[in-house]
Amino acid sequence: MEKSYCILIVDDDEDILTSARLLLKQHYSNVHTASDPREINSFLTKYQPDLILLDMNFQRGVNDGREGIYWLKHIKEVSPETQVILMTAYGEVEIAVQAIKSGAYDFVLKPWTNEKLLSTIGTALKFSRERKKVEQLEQTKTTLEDSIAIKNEDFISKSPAMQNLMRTLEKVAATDANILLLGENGTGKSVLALAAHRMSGRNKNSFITVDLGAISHSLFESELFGHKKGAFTDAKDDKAGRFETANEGTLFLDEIGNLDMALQSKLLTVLQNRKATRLGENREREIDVRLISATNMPIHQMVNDHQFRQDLLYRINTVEIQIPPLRERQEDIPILAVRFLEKFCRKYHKSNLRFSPASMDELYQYHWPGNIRELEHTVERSVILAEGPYIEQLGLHLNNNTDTQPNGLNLEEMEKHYVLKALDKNRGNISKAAKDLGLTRAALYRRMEKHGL
Ligand SMILES: Nc1ncnc2c1ncn2[C@@H]1O[C@H](COP(=O)(O)OP(=O)(O)OP(=O)(O)O)[C@@H](O)[C@H]1O
Repeated sequence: MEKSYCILIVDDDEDILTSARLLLKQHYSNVHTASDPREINSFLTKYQPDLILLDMNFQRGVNDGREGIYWLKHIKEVSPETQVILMTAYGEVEIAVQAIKSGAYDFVLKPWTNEKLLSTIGTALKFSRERKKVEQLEQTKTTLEDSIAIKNEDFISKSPAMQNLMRTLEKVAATDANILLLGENGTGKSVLALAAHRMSGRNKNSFITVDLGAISHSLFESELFGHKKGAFTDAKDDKAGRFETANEGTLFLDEIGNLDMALQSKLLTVLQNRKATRLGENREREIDVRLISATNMPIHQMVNDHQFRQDLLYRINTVEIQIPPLRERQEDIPILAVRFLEKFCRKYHKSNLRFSPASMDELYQYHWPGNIRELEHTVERSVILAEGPYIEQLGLHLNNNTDTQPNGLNLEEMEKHYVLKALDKNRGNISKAAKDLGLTRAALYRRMEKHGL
């Protein structure tokens, strides 16, 4: 029995409804009937039928098929994925042809033979399944292209703190529990989220990222839940939201602490109902995603300050993992530094570069407000500038005293100085540092990039 399909039969003749239902019930467990076509809408919303078997005429004495065509067009408009098979009487060939042009999959003549009806329904459902697969693949492809920004690096760690953390992550990854990753910027939250997905039973399906810190208020719903063509001015095509694209996979909600209260409520509703509605549509779609969220914000403090909803926090933090900053796991510094050295030597065609003992000391003593990302940029810059076989100096602010004023009035240096100072004051929290500096997060990222921070 094909349990997963849902079929609706619409006919005003109770005998036809009964005989079709009895026949189809033997093959499909989810069969519904309606004697009035005006019920179609509520069925579409409630059950999202894969197929509708639709009569052409409902009013007594009328047999021009216009009603059938009207409802067919309506169904295709509201739910394009639903296949429609029309039931026509002998001699209504012209109407049947018109119906196919209007989007019906096929038609069957009344009275039908059971074999003919079953085989027409069977091929329509197969066609619909294949089409859905293709559509989902196409939409996944577009969304995946956005997610590829996360690098595929193996997670390197040696410190006991990270080894413990990885053991926990491995255990949790195997379940469907939602994970909240907490840690300063650049500690590796995105890398860990991807690692958790890879270690999970969902790893054959998509890993989809949403940067909630970068998504505008107006695009939030369309990005997360999708939209129907024409739902707003720029909605040129139907688009699946990230929740849908991540179906049966993992959805990574990065920077969740940046979500304002209104959007937190919208997200919570979807998580509670496990259903999402595309903008411009009125039917809900089931969602089956494993949620991994991350933030560098003090989320529990934010709950106390009424800036983050406690009920949303409970939804996302079934397991909470705190990633220690790099300065608290110094054992990781040399292996990461060497890995980055090898990577950038390859990239910039420099061979046999090594850290001098003095530069190794620098690496240990520095307090790394930008964590691993900063270490990576520091090593890259040093490789570019290195002239001999050794990296002699990394140019880090070793005494960690960002209050030291830059020499002279060089604007670039002053900018770097204040960026560092803001990062230091806010313990690497980009959002807060950006706020202190009067910049957007994106603008601060650009400046950090420019100064190799
Ligand atoms: N253990 C690791 N091994 C190798 N590379 C790592 C490791 N952890 C992080 N990285 C690298 O460090 C950089 C920062 O990592 P990532 O983007 O995951 O940090 P994050 O905590 O998500 O940062 P943000 O909060 O700014 O988004 C990336 O380039 C990533 O590849």
